[in-house]
Amino acid sequence: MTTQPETATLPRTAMIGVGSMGGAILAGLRSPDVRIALPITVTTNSAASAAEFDGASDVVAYAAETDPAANQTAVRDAELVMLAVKPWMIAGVAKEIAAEIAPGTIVVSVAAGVSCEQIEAELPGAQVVRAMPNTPSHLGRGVTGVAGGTSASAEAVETVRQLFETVGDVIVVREDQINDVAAVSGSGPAYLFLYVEEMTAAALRRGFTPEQARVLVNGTVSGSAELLVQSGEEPAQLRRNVTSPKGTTEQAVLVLQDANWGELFDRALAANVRRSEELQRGE
Ligand SMILES: NC(=O)C1=CN([C@@H]2O[C@H](COP(=O)(O)OP(=O)(O)OC[C@H]3O[C@@H](n4cnc5c(N)ncnc54)[C@H](OP(=O)(O)O)[C@@H]3O)[C@@H](O)[C@H]2O)C=CC1
Ligand SMILES: O=C(O)[C@@H]1CCC=N1
Repeated sequence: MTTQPETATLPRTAMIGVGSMGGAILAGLRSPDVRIALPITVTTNSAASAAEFDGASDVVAYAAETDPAANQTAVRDAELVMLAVKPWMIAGVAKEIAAEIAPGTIVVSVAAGVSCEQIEAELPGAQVVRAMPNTPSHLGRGVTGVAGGTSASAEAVETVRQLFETVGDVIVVREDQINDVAAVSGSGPAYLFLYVEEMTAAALRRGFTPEQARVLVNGTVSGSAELLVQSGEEPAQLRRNVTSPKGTTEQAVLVLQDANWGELFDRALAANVRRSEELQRGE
């Protein structure tokens, strides 16, 4: 996590939706190290989800299912509004809050496949920015791509960059790159978890108990990720360090490389981007 400079107090923020992704960002924003105007107002659909914030001094939660004005109430007087509901709900929520959005308010959407232009059409006067984060944001270890729409000033993009820096690394990109950010890092944790699932299943088939397989596989993934970060070495070098000539790893790596991972990853990322494009067309 990046420590913010003394001057960077984040503006009064409202979050519409605090599920897997919004909840991860909120967890980061609630860290004691983060300087943000309080309270953070949030909305959920269910009263049960909102009740998880009962007693919190830094977050006020409203539930849309029991309070039809929840979203309007939450965004009132907010300088930054984050939309973190499902893509097909973004336009409806934007329409719902439009009357409460003062000119110049920064509206940041984390939704896949919803363009700034589509949101700007519902919220004239707002400064619309897209962000594509990922769930390790929960631990302050996220990666986020940020892109401003034509309505957003450089200062607005900078504010959003600072907000996401509180939960990990940020790159500022063009909006036409956001689908690719989603394909690489937004969805990226799922690919890694799929690897963990498959490797665990393979370890079980080789006779380990579930607990043994968990220790072996989870420890290997987390230890290797930390080694990648801390050593500063290229991944190819770290792989070579494990792969003794004429040794055992070499044989497994040959089998894996035979499956043509380059082509497989190209196809997977292309499918991801295609789905973002379908979402943008409302499909
Ligand atoms: N999950 C991920 O890894 C990533 C997701 N995204 C994007 O984030 C967005 C949210 O996805 P995700 O977090 O996975 O979805 P979730 O289903 O986990 O969360 C959705 C949230 O929206 C709330 N909600 C539903 N309806 C309303 C409403 N009418 N008013 C206010 N809040 C409502 C839900 O409340 P309740 O809990 O009561 O149902 C919940 O808090 C999507 O647009 C997705 O594209 C982007 C990058 C990564
Ligand atoms: O699967 C999805 O649509 C979202 C966007 C990126 C990660 N999760």
